[in-house]
Amino acid sequence: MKHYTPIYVNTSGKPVLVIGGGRVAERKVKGLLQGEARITVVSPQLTPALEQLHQESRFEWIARSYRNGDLRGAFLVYAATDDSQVNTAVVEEAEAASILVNDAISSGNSSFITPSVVRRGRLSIAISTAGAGPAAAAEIRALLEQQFGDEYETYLDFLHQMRMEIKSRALPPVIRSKLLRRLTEMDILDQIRTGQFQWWTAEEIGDWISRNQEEM
Ligand SMILES: C[C@@]1(CC(=O)O)c2cc3[nH]c(cc4nc(cc5[nH]c(cc(n2)[C@H]1CCC(=O)O)[C@@](C)(CC(=O)O)[C@@H]5CCC(=O)O)C(CC(=O)O)=C4CCC(=O)O)c(CCC(=O)O)c3CC(=O)O
Ligand SMILES: NC(=O)C1=CN([C@@H]2O[C@H](COP(=O)(O)OP(=O)(O)OC[C@H]3O[C@@H](n4cnc5c(N)ncnc54)[C@H](O)[C@@H]3O)[C@@H](O)[C@H]2O)C=CC1
Repeated sequence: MKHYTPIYVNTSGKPVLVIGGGRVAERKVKGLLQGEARITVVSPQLTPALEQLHQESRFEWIARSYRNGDLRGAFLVYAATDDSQVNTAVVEEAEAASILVNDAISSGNSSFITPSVVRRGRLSIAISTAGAGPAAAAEIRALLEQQFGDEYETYLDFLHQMRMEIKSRALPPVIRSKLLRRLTEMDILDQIRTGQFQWWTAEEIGDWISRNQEEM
């Protein structure tokens, strides 16, 4: 059985190339836009949704078929045409240049695969079946979306704010990690769910840190 190594790649501002402009390319582009990638699509045609996004200047479009050399300077590449020979040529060029590449037709050819993703602000849960059942990955995503609702967006923003505050203070590492752990033991999620949550003021955050520090 093949095992993949999951990683979250920082694509912000990075040049990412998508070859093909169909339904599959559209899904990859939408995911990449969330990752703030600098996207170029090479394809003679685009789906209506991609055309719309292109009109909004969300990506650059090279309106022709793929040519050898198109990958120059790319950080990541997606081969998403409906022609397996073209995708294979893209994979070969990518591998020669040591660029990570995704082949939408053949997972065996790809150096990485695209997971299904639940997004709640700073929280993202990625699901992969190692290519065995992409539709099952989507089904599991739908289940997780029910379990992890919008409250997680606020919750993660709160944790982020507290983490920044705690890290900005010159605390001994042991105390710092205990404080960070204690944060997740609080009933913040329930407060958000029941509409009782209120953002803490700088003073309240300071008080909480001092109080908990004393107890340690
Ligand atoms: C290996 C991988 C490579 C990659 O694309 O990265 C791959 C490959 C292939 N997909 C195929 C088919 C379908 N894929 C989907 C949907 C998704 N496919 C995605 C990922 C992946 N698909 C990677 C593995 C992910 C994993 O590990 O599980 C998702 C999760 C993410 C995304 O694409 O953004 C997204 C769901 C997003 C969501 O809704 O959450 C649907 C359903 C639909 O379209 O509605 C179908 C039709 C039903 C079916 O066939 O199952 C085929 C056969 C093509 C053919 O027979 O012609 C291949 C080729 C092959 O089997 O190798
Ligand atoms: N990985 C995945 O998630 C999935 C993969 N697939 C596979 O992916 C393939 C593509 O699926 P769709 O996007 O639905 O097909 P599609 O027919 O909607 O789109 C194909 C796109 O590729 C472009 N194209 C064709 N030749 C090209 C070339 N030489 N250079 C650049 N662009 C070129 C076309 O202009 C079109 O925009 C399917 O044939 C299927 O085997 C299908 C479903 C899901």
